[in-house]
Amino acid sequence: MELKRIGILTSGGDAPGMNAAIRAATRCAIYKGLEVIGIRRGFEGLLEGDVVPLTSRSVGGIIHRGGTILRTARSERFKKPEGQVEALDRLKKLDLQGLILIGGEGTFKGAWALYKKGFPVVGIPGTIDNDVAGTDVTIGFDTAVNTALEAVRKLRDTASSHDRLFIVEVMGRNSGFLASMVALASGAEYVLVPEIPSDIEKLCDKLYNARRQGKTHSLIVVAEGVMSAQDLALRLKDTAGYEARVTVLGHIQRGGSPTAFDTVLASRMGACAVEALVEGKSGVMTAVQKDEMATPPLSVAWEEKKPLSADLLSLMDMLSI
Ligand SMILES: Nc1ncnc2c1ncn2[C@@H]1O[C@H](COP(=O)(O)OP(=O)(O)OP(=O)(O)O)[C@@H](O)[C@H]1O
Ligand SMILES: O=P(O)(O)OC[C@H]1O[C@](O)(CO)[C@@H](O)[C@@H]1O
Ligand SMILES: [Mg+2]
Repeated sequence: MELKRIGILTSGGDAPGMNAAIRAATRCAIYKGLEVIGIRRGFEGLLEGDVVPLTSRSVGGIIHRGGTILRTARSERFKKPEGQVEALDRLKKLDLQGLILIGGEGTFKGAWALYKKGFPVVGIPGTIDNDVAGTDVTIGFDTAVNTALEAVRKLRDTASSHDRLFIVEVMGRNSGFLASMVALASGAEYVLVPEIPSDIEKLCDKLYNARRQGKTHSLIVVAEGVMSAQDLALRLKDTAGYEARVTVLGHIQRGGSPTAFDTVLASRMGACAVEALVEGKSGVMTAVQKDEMATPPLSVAWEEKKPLSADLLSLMDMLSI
């Protein structure tokens, strides 16, 4: 089937830099003589045929904007085999010969289902969680780290003025990339991540030793998937009588303009996705591996587990004495 018209959609949680990726993919496709259709609200919009033509001009003025102009959704309907057959039918009715999907590992599982049915797909990893194996980094992660860091630095100001203990809850249901990077960058005393069993006794010992060594304030970063900051505060109170102030950063971490890093990453990945489709590749994702672009199979995203950097965690531990 000759490649003439491609679709682009964004799915799962939004991530800063998705718009820059939409822009890059659209313009690269047009440069290569292809027509581009935007599909709104991820797989939900695909099922409904909710589409908009994308042109060089319509993707102007979005390179710096957070969120996604195509909007996004989590679709239960698409997870069912009947939904996937319906989606395939819709892609054919729309006269598309290729689809670029920007999202996390859930979105990639959905893309894989279409690929298995013979439809050409390429995934672009866009999620603040950075939990996609196969790529060193995902679009939106760097911006989310910087957004959370800015907030934690403000908390540090007031924590130090009042000699207080603060607990900051960051996003990450199943992954601690955001939590560990924010903890290292903010100089936190302790980080709790879903990948490592939590040891509240050890945490209390560390806080106790820090006080004995003259520290007057402390910061703990906890990923939401471990426990809520409020529950952690109760555990610390019960275990060692510590009083902590609690902050939940929440969805603020998903918003805002992409950093330069994310904007460049998204531009590279958008163009790479179109090139992959033009070269006849399918069932692959765009990736950065040691700063080189690569196109590993989508299935790497769930068949392999991306490890947290043990070096970064031990560095944080060493520097927080
Ligand atoms: N196993 C699956 N099979 C088919 N489709 C799936 C599967 N898992 C997820 N999807 C589809 O992908 C959508 C997005 O997945 P999910 O909500 O896990 O977000 P994500 O892409 O991982 O992004 P993020 O984690 O950043 O929010 C789901 O709502 C669903 O429609
Ligand atoms: O906005 P929702 O659908 O509640 O999803 C929240 C989840 O999405 C993420 O922000 C990833 O997009 C996770 O870190 C978080 O657990
Ligand atoms: Mg995900």
